[in-house]
Amino acid sequence: MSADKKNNEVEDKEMDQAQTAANTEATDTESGEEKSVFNSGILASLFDKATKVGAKAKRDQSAINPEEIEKTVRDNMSKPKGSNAPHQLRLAFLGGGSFGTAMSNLAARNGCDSTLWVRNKRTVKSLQKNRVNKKYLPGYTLDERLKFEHDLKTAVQDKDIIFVAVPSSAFRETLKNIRPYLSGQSIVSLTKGMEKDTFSLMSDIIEQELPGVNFGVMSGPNLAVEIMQNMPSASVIASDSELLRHAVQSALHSAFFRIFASDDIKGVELGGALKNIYAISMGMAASYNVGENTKAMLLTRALAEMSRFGVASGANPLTFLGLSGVGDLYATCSSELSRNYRIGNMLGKGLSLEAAIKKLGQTAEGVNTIQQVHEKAMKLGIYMPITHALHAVIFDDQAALGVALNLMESGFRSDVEFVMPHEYSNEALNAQMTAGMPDQ
Ligand SMILES: NC(=O)C1=CN([C@@H]2O[C@H](COP(=O)(O)OP(=O)(O)OC[C@H]3O[C@@H](n4cnc5c(N)ncnc54)[C@H](OP(=O)(O)O)[C@@H]3O)[C@@H](O)[C@H]2O)C=CC1
Ligand SMILES: O=C(CO)COP(=O)(O)O
Repeated sequence: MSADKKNNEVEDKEMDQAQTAANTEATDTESGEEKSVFNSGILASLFDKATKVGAKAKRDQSAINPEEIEKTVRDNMSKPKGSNAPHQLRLAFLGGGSFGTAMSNLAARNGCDSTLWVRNKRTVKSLQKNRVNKKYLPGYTLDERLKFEHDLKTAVQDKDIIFVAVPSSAFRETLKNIRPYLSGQSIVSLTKGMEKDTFSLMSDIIEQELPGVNFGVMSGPNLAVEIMQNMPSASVIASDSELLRHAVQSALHSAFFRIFASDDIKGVELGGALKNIYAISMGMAASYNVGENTKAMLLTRALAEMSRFGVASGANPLTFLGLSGVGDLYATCSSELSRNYRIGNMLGKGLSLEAAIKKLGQTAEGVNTIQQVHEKAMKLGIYMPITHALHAVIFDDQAALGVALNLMESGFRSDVEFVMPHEYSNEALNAQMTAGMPDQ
């Protein structure tokens, strides 16, 4: 027997076994033997089956039907879960924008007791009536189990975890407002930014406003619209509390969403905040129709800046190789779904910053983050040429092309400075850079 034929037979046998296993598990659930989505492996089997069918489909093109598989998975998720389901977890999501809505919907679909708090009473009424967030996620029907609330006390009291998904400019105020109603709830920040003028990250604000409260931050490549479209995605929960990390994983983990864990809170948070700067620069670069080499250079040098800044802030540079670093940088730097990318693109096409922000009509954290990081990097002597260049274009009215060409002339550098350190200190380079002098 030829090696190819033998391989095909083994493959076919494995497929049949996988199919039988999947069928058996599906039957178990249908017959009322309750199993949670996490423990039963039904979804895993379905995906496994899909993959195996996909392999076979190379020989039988008609075998795979992605829509059918997605429907089966979705139907499974909508079934009431058994006693192992995370529906015991009571969750509040603060902020009715696209991300708070997408995450609260995911949790509701997962069987959690999920409540979305929205500040505008009329919006809450509209959400209750239409089950669509018309302003931020038009066209997506929200799960019937998701609750909407306008009263902050009702939203947060008696909950296990409060997820905060308001813009960074409203984060401190929101924590102050919930403080009277806290009695043991954990807090998880979904916000990706820095507070204007104080340079506080959201974890800093939580520690300042709610000392002693158990908390975490969640960040990753999570374009809200793609999550609503059931596109497989992943994120990172970072916390010192193993219990909280696990609770967030159980609450949000699903067939389409995986949550990985980290204990590097600053690193995960900085990944989410800093990548917004480079999404703006990539959007701008795209408006000049730059090539793939240029995009790749921009992305990797952005990563170098991010990890340099991270180390100076007490983060582990390796964290930037994970989902909240490279992952989110890639997603936001390559998609028009990113609001920061869109702002950069509009600026590159000649719109003023005010006009671009107005046209966007949603949160683009990167605009404030550029200012914060530019200032902080200058003060601390952290070499961040892309950030300084972008600041010069957006806030000092310098011509983008000239600034970009200057960047190309900024001397001989080593690639990964954690592998081969630079000859010159970053502090010295930064001083030269900000004084407008070439560093060679
Ligand atoms: N969208 C995404 O794909 C992702 C976003 N994030 C992060 O999540 C955070 C929120 O972003 P996102 O949901 O996209 O923002 P949006 O721009 O979609 O919505 C902002 C929401 O916050 C509300 N809001 C604004 N100010 C306040 C306030 N003072 N008190 C209470 N609510 C307020 C707005 O209410 P109103 O409509 O009444 O103004 C609106 O509901 C940002 O930091 C963002 O970086 C993180 C991951 C993905
Ligand atoms: O953080 C995001 C995706 O991970 C969303 O990016 P924008 O805020 O640029 O839309």
